[in-house]
Amino acid sequence: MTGPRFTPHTLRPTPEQLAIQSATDKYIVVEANAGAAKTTTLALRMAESAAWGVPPEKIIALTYTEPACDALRAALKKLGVPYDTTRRFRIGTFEQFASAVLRRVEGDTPEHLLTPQGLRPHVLAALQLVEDNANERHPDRLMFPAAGDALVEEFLREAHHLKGTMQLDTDLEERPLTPDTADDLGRNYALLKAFRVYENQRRRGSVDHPLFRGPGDATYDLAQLIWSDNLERGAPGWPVGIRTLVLDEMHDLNQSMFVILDRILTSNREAFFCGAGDRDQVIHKVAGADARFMGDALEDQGRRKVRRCPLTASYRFGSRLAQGASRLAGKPYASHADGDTRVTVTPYDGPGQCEAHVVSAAQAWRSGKAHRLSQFAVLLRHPHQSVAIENALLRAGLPYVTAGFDSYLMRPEVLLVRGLLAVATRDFSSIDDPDTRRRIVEAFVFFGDITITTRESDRDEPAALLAHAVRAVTDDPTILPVFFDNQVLRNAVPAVRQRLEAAVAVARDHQGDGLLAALLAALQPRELASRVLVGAGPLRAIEANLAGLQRSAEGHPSAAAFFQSLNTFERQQRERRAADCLVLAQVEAAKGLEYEQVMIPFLRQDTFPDRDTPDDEERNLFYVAITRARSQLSLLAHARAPSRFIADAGWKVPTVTTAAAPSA
Ligand SMILES: Nc1ncnc2c1ncn2[C@@H]1O[C@H](COP(=O)(O)OP(=O)(O)OP(=O)(O)O)[C@@H](O)[C@H]1O
Repeated sequence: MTGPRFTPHTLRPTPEQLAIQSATDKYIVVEANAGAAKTTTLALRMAESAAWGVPPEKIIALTYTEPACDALRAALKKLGVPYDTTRRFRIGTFEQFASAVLRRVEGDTPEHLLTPQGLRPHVLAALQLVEDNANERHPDRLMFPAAGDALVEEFLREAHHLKGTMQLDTDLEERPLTPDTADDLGRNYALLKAFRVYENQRRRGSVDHPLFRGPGDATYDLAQLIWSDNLERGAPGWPVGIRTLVLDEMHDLNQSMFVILDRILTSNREAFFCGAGDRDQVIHKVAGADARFMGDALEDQGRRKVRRCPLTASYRFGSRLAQGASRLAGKPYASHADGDTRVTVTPYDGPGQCEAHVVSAAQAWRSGKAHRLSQFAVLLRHPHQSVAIENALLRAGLPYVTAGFDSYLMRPEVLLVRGLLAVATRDFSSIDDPDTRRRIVEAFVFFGDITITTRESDRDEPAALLAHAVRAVTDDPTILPVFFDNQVLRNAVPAVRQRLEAAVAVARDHQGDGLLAALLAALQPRELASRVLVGAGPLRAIEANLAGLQRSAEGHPSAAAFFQSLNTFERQQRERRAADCLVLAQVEAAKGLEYEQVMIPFLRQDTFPDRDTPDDEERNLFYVAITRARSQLSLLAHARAPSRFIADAGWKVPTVTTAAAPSA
């Protein structure tokens, strides 16, 4: 390629961008700050390649997450690349790429188990097999680091990391697994044993056609096939004749992804590669993300000559925000944005204040000339924080969409409570969306930990019986009470049955205030959930969601009134979704995206940074969050215990508790 052929409609590429757009080097890595036009420049490179006549199908773009794919499509649109061309580019995550290849290689698709709950029985079986192994050579070293659900959670975390790093495939390739080798890897011997057994069960002893796949497993399985030399050259589904390969969010590459990337490059010698990343945006270390894949790993001991191209300044936000990001990340940060970005820090000190700030800021934003609500994003560290915000938005009539999590009205524990209210008021029909009714029935089955039975149940698979029962109640909501009595209560163990019955009795008989507190006291959702959920994090989230629901129940005179108001909220939320909506997102889901105004509420020292996550990852997450803003960044900080990241960015929390104060 020489000299650019593609000219964008809406922006003028800088010399740095033009250099990357039309570079003739085979391998290019762009390492730049957030908002410094990495995605835009990769889009330019794709457009340039297409302008030279490369068929779009021969241009691949890979990313780590789906939001990053969306960001790339948005950048292509912004540059004026025709939709028909963008549609034909092969844009996807590594997991999507790997799934597509494996589907062709294997000829079918194994079951996908995407939640820890779904994986739990397989983990428990593997742990049991390790414990029961009479031939274990080192029984004295078989010590698991936890017990019960905490162990399942620990196992899944370890497995996620082992698959991302491929440590057992690379470091232990030639060595047996012993306590000494486990020590060398800095890992728990018993967990490594369990991982081997679990994988063996999952794979059914072969390299392909596994029993099931969990999150990230397609990437791992394809990487293993390649690593063990079991993927034939020219295998069906493998991309050939690729001319351009771009890679966004390169900082999130792990070993599995790198093995796949490496194979694409070695099997497509004609391909020009351009990757872009920012070391301060690594937020997936738990999956083995390692910025070294942007560096020497790609260079492959000098075999690949990699040109490193700079993009030095942010175009997204102005100098105030750039200064804060610079202090936070400890690196220089210039801005070339047209306007400056306002940064405000507003203190809050009590319940209800954050959500009130969000509502008044969103209303003010909406009333501004030419302001679209979809350009206003509220970014959350934890999904449970959405309960209070959603209630406030719904009351204020402000439409919103969620990203990275479901609306709280649709979370399983809230659906369980809604189902109990429906049983108590004998009014399931007021939930007019069949999909919600289906999810409520599934929540009964899930939290009740029951298996559906029928008189002829021997003949049918449990999954088929469940699907049939769910469909029956969804289609005819009047039969919910019968289903509840004959299936849920009858098949639940006594302790669960008693709690469910007691909760329905409270919902039926309670008068006046305190309905939900009394219902939850009878239901004991923590005990109920700990039978079926994995890990302390999800249990804490359930409690927080239900505490939020409890607050929203206040002031309703009866269970029926509260039930109706939840149904109305859901209806309103659905109807308004077609309109221009505010975005309520988890930070991870906003990565790679940008909004005119970004508001980050609940900035408390024990909440963001989260106590249970390594500090550097929390810092990177905060960096990702603040760098999504274009014209306005609004931070809502706890007045007495603000997140220390605010001070780290050089911003002050005003001592006044009511008014917003500009800072920086
Ligand atoms: N030459 C340019 N002139 C003006 N604006 C530009 C230019 N190049 C990019 N931009 C704009 O700068 C903003 C940030 O660009 P982009 O999203 O590509 O950054 P990024 O580095 O990928 O961000 P992140 O690190 O968050 O993924 C976008 O609004 C983009 O349209």
